[in-house]
Amino acid sequence: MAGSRRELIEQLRQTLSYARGSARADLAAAQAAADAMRDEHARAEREAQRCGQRLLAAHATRRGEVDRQSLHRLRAAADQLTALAIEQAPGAAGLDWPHWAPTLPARAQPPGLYRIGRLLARDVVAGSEPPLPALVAVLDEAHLLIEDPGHERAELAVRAPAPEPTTPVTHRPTERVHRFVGSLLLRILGSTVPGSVQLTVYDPERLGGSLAAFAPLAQAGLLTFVGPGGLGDVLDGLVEQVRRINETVLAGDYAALRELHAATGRRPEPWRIAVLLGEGDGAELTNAQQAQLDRLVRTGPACGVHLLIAGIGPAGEWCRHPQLDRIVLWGDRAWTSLTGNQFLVQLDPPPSIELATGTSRAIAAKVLAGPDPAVFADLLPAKEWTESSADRLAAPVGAGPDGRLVEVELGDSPPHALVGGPSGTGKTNLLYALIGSLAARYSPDELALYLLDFKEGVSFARFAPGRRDPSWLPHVRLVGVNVNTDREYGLALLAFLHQQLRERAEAAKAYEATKLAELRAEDPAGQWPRIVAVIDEFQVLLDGRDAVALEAARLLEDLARRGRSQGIHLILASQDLSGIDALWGRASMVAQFTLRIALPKARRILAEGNLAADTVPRHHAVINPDSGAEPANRVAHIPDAGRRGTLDVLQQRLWQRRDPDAAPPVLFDGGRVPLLSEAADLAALVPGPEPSRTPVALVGHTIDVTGRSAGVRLSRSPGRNLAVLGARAVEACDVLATAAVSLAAQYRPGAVRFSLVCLDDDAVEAAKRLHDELGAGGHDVDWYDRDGVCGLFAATARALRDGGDQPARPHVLLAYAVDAAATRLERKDPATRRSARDDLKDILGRGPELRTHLLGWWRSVPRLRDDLGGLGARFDAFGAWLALDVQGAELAPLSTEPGGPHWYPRERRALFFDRAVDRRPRVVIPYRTEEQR
Ligand SMILES: Nc1ncnc2c1ncn2[C@@H]1O[C@H](COP(=O)(O)OP(=O)(O)OP(=O)(O)O)[C@@H](O)[C@H]1O
Repeated sequence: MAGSRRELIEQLRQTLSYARGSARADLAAAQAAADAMRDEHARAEREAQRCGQRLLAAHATRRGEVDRQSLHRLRAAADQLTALAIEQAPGAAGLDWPHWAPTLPARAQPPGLYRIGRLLARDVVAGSEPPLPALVAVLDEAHLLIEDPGHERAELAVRAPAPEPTTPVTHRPTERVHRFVGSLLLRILGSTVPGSVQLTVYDPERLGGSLAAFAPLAQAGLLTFVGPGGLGDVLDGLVEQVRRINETVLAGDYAALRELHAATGRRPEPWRIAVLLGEGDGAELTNAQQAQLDRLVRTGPACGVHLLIAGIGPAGEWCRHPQLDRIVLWGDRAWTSLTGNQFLVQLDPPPSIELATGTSRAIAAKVLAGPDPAVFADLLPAKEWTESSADRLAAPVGAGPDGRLVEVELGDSPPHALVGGPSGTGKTNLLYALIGSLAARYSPDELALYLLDFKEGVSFARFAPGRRDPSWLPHVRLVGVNVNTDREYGLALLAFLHQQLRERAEAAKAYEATKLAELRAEDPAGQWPRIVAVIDEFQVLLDGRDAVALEAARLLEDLARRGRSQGIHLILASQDLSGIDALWGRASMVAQFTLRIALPKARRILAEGNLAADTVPRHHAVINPDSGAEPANRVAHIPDAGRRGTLDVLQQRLWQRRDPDAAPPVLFDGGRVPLLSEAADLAALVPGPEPSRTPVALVGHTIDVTGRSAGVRLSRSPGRNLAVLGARAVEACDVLATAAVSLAAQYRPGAVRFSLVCLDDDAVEAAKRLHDELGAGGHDVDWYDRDGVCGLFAATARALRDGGDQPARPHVLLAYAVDAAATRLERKDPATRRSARDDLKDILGRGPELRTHLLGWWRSVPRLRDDLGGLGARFDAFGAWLALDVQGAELAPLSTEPGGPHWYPRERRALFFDRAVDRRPRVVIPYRTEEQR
């Protein structure tokens, strides 16, 4: 038993010992875990601390960044605002006084704002805010009510709550108010065109003493001081101005002068500023004056009438009008109703008295001296090619005595213009100014110009591409210069315009339109620009009683009557219109030319009794859209538009803008002989398929608006020969060379045979040159002289007889001075009893059907007649002829007109007639061919 107890105890001890050991181990483990936890905790704490510091650092960095960014943004915004503010108050409206000088606004630029100081934001630490200019609006915008409650200390103003914009108190204007008004007036006067601002100062207290610096303006009528008791008159006078401007200037078309200015670029009325400095007793205004003041506050700015008010009372309804801005001064700071409670204004120090006096003096002197003469740039619009010509064309040509632009208008009324002025008075210059002014406003889709100058000189040539200047005015479709002897060219232009008139009338009929604006509206895809034809020295065209003059007058009359509704306008200019019977004799035509432009000393262009042209100074013109009736006179100074850097620069600019497919104008220069090598019609000739092709022999340049060549078609019909008539050898040789060279261009070498026969020593050189040129081109060409002529004719006639009806290879006989061999040609061959003349007649008669054509030169018509059979001979063998120095009457036998065509020979001009196509002969210019070789 005892043993089992001992065992039991032993067991228990062991168990206890085991348990103790186990507990100790657990304890140790727990302590180790606790230590580890503590370490972990300590580490976590340290980490947390580090994180916190990092976070703080990151936060600080980020915040710094944000601060920097917002400061940057703030500065950028402030810079933008400053730039905007400078833009709004440009030049003298915003410059600091130390750097201040008057500046002129750009033409048509509306008035901006005026700097009075800089803005102080209330909740920004003083000094850290960017210096934004504080601006106020006056002209075309607002009136100002200026108060000075009398607080002297600026700090007070910064700390004090902003004054509430309640009904203002009427304070007697202090020195500060006067200085403020003076500064503002100087900015306004210095940034507007001299004379465009008129001041009225009502200052019963100091009688204008404090604004005495502006007194020089009074000499120029720009300043009026009004004495005590004058307030009512001032208000009544301004109310009357507003009424007049509304009624007669704005006239229901515009709501305000500002609008009119924006739409037309004109500012027909000055700004009127009334400075009303009251006595501050609050009892100055009667009820009637209150009512007038109320009217002016409401309606003044639209009419350019503005009030700067201080110390006028009692304060009534007018004080609360939104067009009246309030400015309350404290020391050197101010509160304004524009900037509100968030900002105060640190006022600029006032300018020196000398600056104000000097500026006023300069403005007065400028106004008394009159406006600057207009310059060409003044005629140009702000944006080129933006106007529509659907209803009319309108463009300024100069500036009136008041400096405002004077416009010329063409449309339904007035439709056409007469321009007159003796030589040297500036007619050409006026036309340049008008053309430039129109071309800058209207694109070539809106305006097409046809320019013709009958006098010697090249005045309109500048509008076409030239050797030195390849540019042209894109509106110009045709330029004719030196047309003095080529009246036919003028006629051709009128005929062309007449054709345009017909086309437009037909289109208008199809669309049931009665005028151009309607046609354009109905046919928006159509090309219907207004057409303006300018004809300088047009009287040349109407000179005499010949067919050209009669036809020209008929076409002019029709164009003048019907052109108005089809958008075709004529501008006719002349040195002296007084003696143009063909014009004045047609009352209905003259009546259409209601726009009259008279240069100094122009006669008869204005209505009888209207003597303005006699007194208008040099470089001026009287523009009169009412047929010259005196009340419609407008005198304009015309800028120099011919000088370098004016019209030429505009032309370059517009040329760069032209449609790349636009063709240059057709140029006709009557003073220049065209070269065959430059003829487009020659360049277009190429060898054609044989034998179907009918070749054409060119003979000269037509005096026509197309600028094409005239030619004879050498078909296989009777009479397809050409006779060149007259004694001028050089021109005759040129005509034959032109014909030969152009024919040669239509054949491959060998496909045609040329036979040259030259019987005049003077022509040998030219004929030889042609012979060599044809030969050099690979063509078959033979040379015959006096001894060979009969043989050639005989052989050719024989070939025609023997060849049957089948045409052989084309054969062109070029016969120079055929008549020089008269005796030889006459001589009959005893064997055959035929003469060379008989052979010649055979060639002329049968040749064309068998493709043998004779292009021959006879030095007179009787000699040709002799060769054709003498007296009574028929000229049918020559279906085409070209006459050089041959009088019209001598051409009677060749002409369809009884007594012959009306033609007086002139140098380098020929009368050409092709029975197959012409109704009557046309004038051509024989090409110069010498440069050919
Ligand atoms: N408004 C102007 N301003 C400055 N110069 C001008 C003005 N008008 C004309 N002139 C100059 O006067 C001269 C004559 O002008 P212009 O050629 O226009 O006269 P015109 O009447 O056409 O004379 P003409 O009929 O003899 O050609 C030119 O040298 C021209 O530059």
